[in-house]
Amino acid sequence: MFAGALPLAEEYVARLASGGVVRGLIGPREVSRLWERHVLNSAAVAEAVPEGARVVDVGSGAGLPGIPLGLARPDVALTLVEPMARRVEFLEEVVAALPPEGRRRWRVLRGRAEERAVAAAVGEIDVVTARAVAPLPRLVGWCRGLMRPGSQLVALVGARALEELPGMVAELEAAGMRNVHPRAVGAELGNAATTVVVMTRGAR
Ligand SMILES: C[S@@+](CC[C@H](N)C(=O)[O-])C[C@H]1O[C@@H](n2cnc3c(N)ncnc32)[C@H](O)[C@@H]1O
Repeated sequence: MFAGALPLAEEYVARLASGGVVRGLIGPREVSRLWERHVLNSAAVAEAVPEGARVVDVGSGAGLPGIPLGLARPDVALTLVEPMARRVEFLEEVVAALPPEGRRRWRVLRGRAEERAVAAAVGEIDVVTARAVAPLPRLVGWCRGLMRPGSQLVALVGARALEELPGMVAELEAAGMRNVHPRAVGAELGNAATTVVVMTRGAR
């Protein structure tokens, strides 16, 4: 999955298990399942992201799914958006520790997805990713201003949100989204395989 970036992914896991836990960004009980439940589960999103995409990861927290996605996909540019100062500090440290030659495709922005200043700083993007940030209708309301017609939202959601998806489609469409559908990703990742909800911003 990570090919040549595997050592960087391992370094990231080590950071999550040490500083991430000490700073309260990751629960201590998560340490034994960081790879499968967090890092591989996040990297599975890569399959739903087009070649060369400009991606903004909204509510990145400690960097999920944005960091694993960007490590697995050296062709994409990643902007990590997060409002909480200590999470932003952690994300900046992770990015600063990446090899200098690849660092230009990474950005960390402090702010909320729905803020105009954040949309202006993010610029034109192709894909929004988000994991465990908010229920889909709220997430779409926050992220719409970041998306142009044709931009996609790829959301990692829990089993319950997937069950509730059919009942939410009309609301998501009324909010300007099109082609709302679940997509299974990461079949080759065993237990880390997951389902994302994908949708495209319509013309208005
Ligand atoms: C439950 S955490 C999930 C973090 C990470 N995505 C993960 O899967 O581990 C939700 C994150 O969304 C951030 N958040 C909340 N409201 C937000 C908003 N309006 N815009 C961007 N991020 C937001 C929070 O600060 C928090 O870091």
